[in-house]
Amino acid sequence: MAELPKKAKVVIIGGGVIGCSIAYHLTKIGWDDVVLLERKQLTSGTTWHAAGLVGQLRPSINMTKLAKYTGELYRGLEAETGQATGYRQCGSISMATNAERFEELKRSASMAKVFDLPVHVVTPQEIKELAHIVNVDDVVGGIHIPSDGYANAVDITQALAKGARTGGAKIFENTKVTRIRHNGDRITGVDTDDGSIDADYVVICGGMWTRDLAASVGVAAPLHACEHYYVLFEGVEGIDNTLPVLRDYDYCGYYKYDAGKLLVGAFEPNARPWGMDGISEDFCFDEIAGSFEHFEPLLIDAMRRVPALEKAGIQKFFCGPESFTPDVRYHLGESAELKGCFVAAGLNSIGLQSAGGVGKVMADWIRDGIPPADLWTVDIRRNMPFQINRKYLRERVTESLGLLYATHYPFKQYETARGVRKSALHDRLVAQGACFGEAFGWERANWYGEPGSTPAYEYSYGRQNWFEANAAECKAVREAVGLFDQSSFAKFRLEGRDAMAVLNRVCANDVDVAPGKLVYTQWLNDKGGIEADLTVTRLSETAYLIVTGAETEVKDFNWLKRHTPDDAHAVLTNVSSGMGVISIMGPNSRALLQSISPNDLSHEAFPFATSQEIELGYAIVRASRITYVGELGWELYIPTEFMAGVYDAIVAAGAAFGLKHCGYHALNALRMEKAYRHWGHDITDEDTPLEAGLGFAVKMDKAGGFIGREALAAQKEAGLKQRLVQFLVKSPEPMLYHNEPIWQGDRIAGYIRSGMYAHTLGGACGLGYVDAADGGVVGPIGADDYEIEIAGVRYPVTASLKPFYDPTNARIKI
Ligand SMILES: NCCCC(=O)O
Repeated sequence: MAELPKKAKVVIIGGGVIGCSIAYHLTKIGWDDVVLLERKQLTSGTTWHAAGLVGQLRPSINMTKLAKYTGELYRGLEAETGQATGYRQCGSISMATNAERFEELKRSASMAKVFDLPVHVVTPQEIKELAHIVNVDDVVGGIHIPSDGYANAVDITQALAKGARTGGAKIFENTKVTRIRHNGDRITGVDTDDGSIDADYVVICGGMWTRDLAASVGVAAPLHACEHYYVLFEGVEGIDNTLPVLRDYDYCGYYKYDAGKLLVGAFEPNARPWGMDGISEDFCFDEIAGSFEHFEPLLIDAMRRVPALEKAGIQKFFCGPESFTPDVRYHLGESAELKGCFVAAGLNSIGLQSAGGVGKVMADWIRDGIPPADLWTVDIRRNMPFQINRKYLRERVTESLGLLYATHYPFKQYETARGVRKSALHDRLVAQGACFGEAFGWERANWYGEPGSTPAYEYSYGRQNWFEANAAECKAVREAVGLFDQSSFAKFRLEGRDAMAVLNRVCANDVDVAPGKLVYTQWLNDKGGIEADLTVTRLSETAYLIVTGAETEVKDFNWLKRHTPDDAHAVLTNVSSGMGVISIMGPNSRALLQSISPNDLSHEAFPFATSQEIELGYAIVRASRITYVGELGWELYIPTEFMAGVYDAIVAAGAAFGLKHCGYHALNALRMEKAYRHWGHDITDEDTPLEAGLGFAVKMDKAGGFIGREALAAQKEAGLKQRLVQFLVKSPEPMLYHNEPIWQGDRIAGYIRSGMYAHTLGGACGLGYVDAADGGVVGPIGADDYEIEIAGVRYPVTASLKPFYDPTNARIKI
């Protein structure tokens, strides 16, 4: 056996399909100094028992793009490597047995057009023709994807490993990593039971072992194994290898032809977590006992869907562990905490169908230091440190597994592991009738029912039960005043004599402003892509308060930390937990706050985009005159222990001014009317501020420049190839959520990044980028140039580069 090298550029931990695909793709970009370490044998953890489905349509655009590339790769892999893969393009059918599910399938078929994946909406009769073993009595429709298929996961992994070896990578089996080494915040290599390897990059692809491996070096990679079941039936009449893969989402089941047999698997609600006390050291190609009683109801449903199973024999009842994550999205990329430490894990049972794309983007990410495209939905940096808590994980994954096949209703909330992070106002908001959603562990009021009630969501793709409550909240903010609890904001302080210089290099806007000024800015990468969207308040000559979204707390904190030179006199502190935030927004906000504060809140004494400490109730709070809803208003930053007292003072005074409690759904609707961008949707690391219409927040000529400046200068020179446009659907009925294609004549010009019903405008509103028909510079945008496709139907829209609501900002500056 070859000797373990002492040094490698990249060490990959884990020899499943993900690890082998990363090794393969690294060699494809010319990196051959790659070592892959597998504790036992290739595929022996999870990959070996993958059911083998190679589907391409996922709920999000980026996960679909990765799966689509995977399908393309597998089609040619056998020819390229000479290793059989068992790949067969048999197509797939997904069925709906109710109108809501059918709407979801039709919406995905529309989304698939954005990246040229042919998906056909089919009738029950057409399903029967394509798969005559299926009972379609209760089926209302479905989708057919002719380019889907299946493969043998072990063979695919061996083919990728062979391709990687051919490209120069070295693969060592029976070599266990005993320690990941680092020097402060930089990875340095690994220790194994066979010696040590120094490395510039370590990639953890350890499947269900990943949580513990990552945690050993302070990296949060939350995932937990669950039991996953399938049954192999033999003697099933009427099947052959032309049978498409079948997905019966409403009954949690999938069906795949498997060498003369039929494999039937399921993703049930109330899954059973596995490995609660750790995973045996000897685990290798192991099955687990599982519970036939647990799976039996799903089998009964399967026999109804495919009646031929009633006469077939069970050849194998299988149960094996697979890793699931809290949000059923996998973890990719470089950790925020440790430079050079990459993760690709938590594949939620779609590892085989994602592995090609995962390997490709990971290789590019390792080479370039930034993701090759917006991958935020699966970025490892979205995870919060608390999420590796085992009690949290065990409870949440009982739900995650079933969510794979559950209807992905808009605004759908998790039901497990709730109440993790609560604002100081939580109980008071409960009394006001708040309906909470969960975001990054935070319980946040999304909408309010009647005070004293306990409202709950009733989901659908149409107007949900909170539609009217949301309309009333939006109206209050536009006409009187609304109270939002925004305590989940992430808040950092940067202090020291170099704080200004450090921050001004990172911010595209100029933060060398007088103390008391607040600056809206983006942080950019070298390509000019937007890494963060936030406000920066100068508190004093040497101190700044930085406020960003809850979702990006870990990412943004570490972005600034990494861009603070070691010798800079600037200390960065995360003060999120120490401060709550109450936002008071609307034309009556000044009068309300003035009635309980001795400070002068007039426009002259307290202009827009300034911040002061004021007295409010018994407290001193930091009031910042800024808005995300497009009205006069203040965000109040309040030490946590003063939150309840300040809130009580505001609410006691509020009735006289028409104060209404408002939730995050109202915040979203209001910001959408005003076309305020949301990071992660409307602006991402692949969109620049110029494309996003945020050029006003970029100071190209400030002293010292800023990260991304050169890329923006080049883009300005060349002209914009895409522009962010606001759309209003002309009919008041349809609902926009996200991912809907934007048509210009007979071509797709872009897709909706975020959408919401805009009550003030009387229709659904969305934001999306459009490009030019010839791929060149985008010209003028005509109001009637576009249509938006929703579930297969095209709707006329009005397009605008300026916000539909208050385009002159008159309401903010009153
Ligand atoms: N491992 C099962 C994959 C399920 C699906 O593709 O629908």
